[in-house]
Amino acid sequence: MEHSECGLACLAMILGYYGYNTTLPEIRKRFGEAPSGVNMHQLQMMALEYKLECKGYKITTEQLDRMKPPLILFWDNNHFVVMEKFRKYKVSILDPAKGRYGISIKELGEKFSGFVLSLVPGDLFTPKKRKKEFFFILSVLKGWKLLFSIILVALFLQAMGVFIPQLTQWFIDDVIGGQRQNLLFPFSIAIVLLFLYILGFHCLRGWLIAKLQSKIDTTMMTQYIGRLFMLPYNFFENRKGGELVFRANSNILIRNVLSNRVVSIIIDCLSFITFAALMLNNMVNMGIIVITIGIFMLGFIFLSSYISQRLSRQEVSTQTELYGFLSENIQNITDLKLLGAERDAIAKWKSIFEKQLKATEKRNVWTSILSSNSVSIQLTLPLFVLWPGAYYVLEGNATLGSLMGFQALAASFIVPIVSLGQTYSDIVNVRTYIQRLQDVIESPPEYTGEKVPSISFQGHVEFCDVSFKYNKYGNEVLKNISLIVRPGERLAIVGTSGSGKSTLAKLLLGLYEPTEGFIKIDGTMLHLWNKQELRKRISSVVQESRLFNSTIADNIRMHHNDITLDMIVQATKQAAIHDDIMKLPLGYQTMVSENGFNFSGGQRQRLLLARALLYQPKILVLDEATSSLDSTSEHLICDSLSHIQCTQIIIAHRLSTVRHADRIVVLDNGQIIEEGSHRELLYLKGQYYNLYTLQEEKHSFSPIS
Ligand SMILES: Nc1ncnc2c1ncn2[C@@H]1O[C@H](COP(=O)(O)OP(=O)(O)OP(=O)(O)O)[C@@H](O)[C@H]1O
Repeated sequence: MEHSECGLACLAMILGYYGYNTTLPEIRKRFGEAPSGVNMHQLQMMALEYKLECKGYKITTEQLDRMKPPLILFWDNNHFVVMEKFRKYKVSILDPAKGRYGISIKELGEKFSGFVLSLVPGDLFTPKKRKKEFFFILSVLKGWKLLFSIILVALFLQAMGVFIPQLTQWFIDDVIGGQRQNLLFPFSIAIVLLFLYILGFHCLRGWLIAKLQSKIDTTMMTQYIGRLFMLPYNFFENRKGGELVFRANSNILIRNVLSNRVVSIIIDCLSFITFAALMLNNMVNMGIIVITIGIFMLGFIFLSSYISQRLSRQEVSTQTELYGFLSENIQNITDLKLLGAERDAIAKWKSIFEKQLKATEKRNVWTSILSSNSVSIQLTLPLFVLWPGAYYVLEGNATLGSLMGFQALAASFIVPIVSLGQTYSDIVNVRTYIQRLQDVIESPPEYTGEKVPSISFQGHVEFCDVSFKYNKYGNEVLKNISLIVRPGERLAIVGTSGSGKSTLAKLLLGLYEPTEGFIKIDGTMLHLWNKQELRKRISSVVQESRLFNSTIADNIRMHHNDITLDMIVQATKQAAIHDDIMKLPLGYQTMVSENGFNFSGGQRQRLLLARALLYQPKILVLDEATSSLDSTSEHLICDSLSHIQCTQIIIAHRLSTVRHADRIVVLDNGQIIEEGSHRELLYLKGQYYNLYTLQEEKHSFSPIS
């Protein structure tokens, strides 16, 4: 769950409460991503689509107890939570960021921001069952043969658990009781053989589990990474990179639990039944007592899992927050330093870290209470059995050997119960991690059509009455854009900040789909093209383009190993960066640091431009790609671009970059308001003229060339 998605998460919780189980990916798919969050009105509109009846109120904290929960509350003026219960002194809150917790009425008064949304099922509301984590577990546990072998080996080991009590009984009653000293030596040999048997099977089990873990890892990570990179662009806009890496790392925890625990569930259930039957067979009444204690223990563990899950969710949520904070701040270290905010960042990190430590400590204390409880019962139960058992022996209803045998059986019977409890609590803990992987794995991949550009690909672009909103209930960022760019034409797009230029470019690049209207490339609807193949013919440098921590050559070839150095050099010459590279001691093998921090802003832009020119594209989209260049470099690049035969769409604030374009389009508030050549637009004396004269005053260059 992202910071901006608390409203959607609350909606999902309310829907779940009324039996309509859904996930955030499903809600996002239906309504679009909401990077800036949603407001109450938008939440209301969404809820209506699920046939919930909604009413919004502005009320005081005291009035809240007259309303029927669950309710969505506006929280701290920046967040949404669900109020689950309102009791006399305590209120139960479901917070998408922190999980479930209770607060006092006074705290509620401090946090509640006065607006509440009541959502109840309408007549047409229909519940929906949810695909559980269980299916995910099944999908990653693909090594059935391996799993079966592990279970078999575990059964062989378990057999010893049955055999040892029988051996103990026989030894006490027949060897010691029968004074048969001659059996002592064969008995010691049997113990050595038993030791080798257990050792051998344990090693085999360890080896098989390691193999199963690798298999689970491969399946899970292939699913996760395979889907992650195929997700649409807007998925990443809404998430922190560090958080996605943290999710990927949780595979270690998940595979450990799955590989060890899933196998032990089967063994433990079998052991539970076997030992229960053996105990009842040996001493019925005593057996009933021990089985009842065992069932109570299990019940306690299952009931307490509710607390375990809440604590685990809180821990994961704080861990994720910490990861996200760290990775974001390291990435933005320049701004942090320039703003002198290092100490504040450390203080913020410390407060999140302390929150995480507290959450981890709480979960650890709870886990240790549970395990102490199990261990104490496990240790004292055999002694407890001696007490009623002594009556049986003293009254002559049982032999000492059978009591000792029963005691060993009781001790063995408790082991699978403790293990089942541990398995349950591990699976409950790991569910939180699984849900975060599912968020990625279940998100629909970026849609791509079939059509592959042929050699005759021209680069003809057509926007047909295109409108676009970032989310269903947001404002239109582009309105009824109709525009044709002919093959080989150089079209410039200018306009004030926020007028929609970058959005227009991203629509053309297929990063977003138009909300209305359509885009055609070479006469074919954009969505019918195979996106990966099409992007080999459309190159771009957008504002988000970055360099990687790799050599210059690798940064330009970007994982395409078939690209030769000659091809790279040709592109760098066109981008006017070849000479700069040749001045470096390691030339094309020079390492570029993350985000290209060891190069100047202008050099970075030229390297990115070289990357875009490498494939000799048929369409080139440049969004502020030359904004950091000095006028000499800019002139060189403009000259170079004018010799490249392809459709060019150039977005720039600096009008000197675009004045030689074949046509200039002026965008304002998402609409095309002016269109023509530089000269035509100046004579028009409209917005372009205003922008141009403003820049002219700044740089004092002549308005008409
Ligand atoms: N990912 C996004 N989610 C929601 N709204 C967005 C998103 N990206 C941009 N917007 C909004 O869309 C509008 C147009 O933004 P866009 O980046 O296309 O403008 P622009 O003309 O390229 O601006 P600039 O010249 O400053 O780069 C702005 O109001 C902006 O706030």
